[in-house]
Amino acid sequence: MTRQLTIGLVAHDARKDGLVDWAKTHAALLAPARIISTGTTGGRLLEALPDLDVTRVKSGPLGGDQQIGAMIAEDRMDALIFFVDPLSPMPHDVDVKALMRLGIVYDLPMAFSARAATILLKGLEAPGGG
Ligand SMILES: O=C(CO)COP(=O)(O)O
Repeated sequence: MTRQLTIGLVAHDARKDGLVDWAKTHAALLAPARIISTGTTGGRLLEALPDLDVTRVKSGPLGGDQQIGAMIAEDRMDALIFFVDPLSPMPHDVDVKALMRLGIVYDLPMAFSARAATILLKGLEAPGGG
């Protein structure tokens, strides 16, 4: 039996509908994973897909990005899928940058948009991918 993967799923407000649509399309591949989401994103995912194993941390602007960053630093995350809004200023921009930075430091597989997320998810599911 393969180990359960832990995948971070996060979206900025303008990209939440996109993430929910993407998650619905890929629900079968996400179903076996443990999903960690920031507060509002996780709520949206659970509303649309109540059977997913979603653990919610705080909302991004209230520390959720940093909580996920800490999980990366502690080697408790296998991948991060983060639907980023590239067109809006964010009050917690430094947290977003810090999260991405830690992902790079720890060479975590990350995707920031839908098509990249699909490739990443399929890669994780492939033999030896996780
Ligand atoms: O702001 C976020 C990521 O930077 C996401 O937080 P929410 O899912 O709580 O909206």
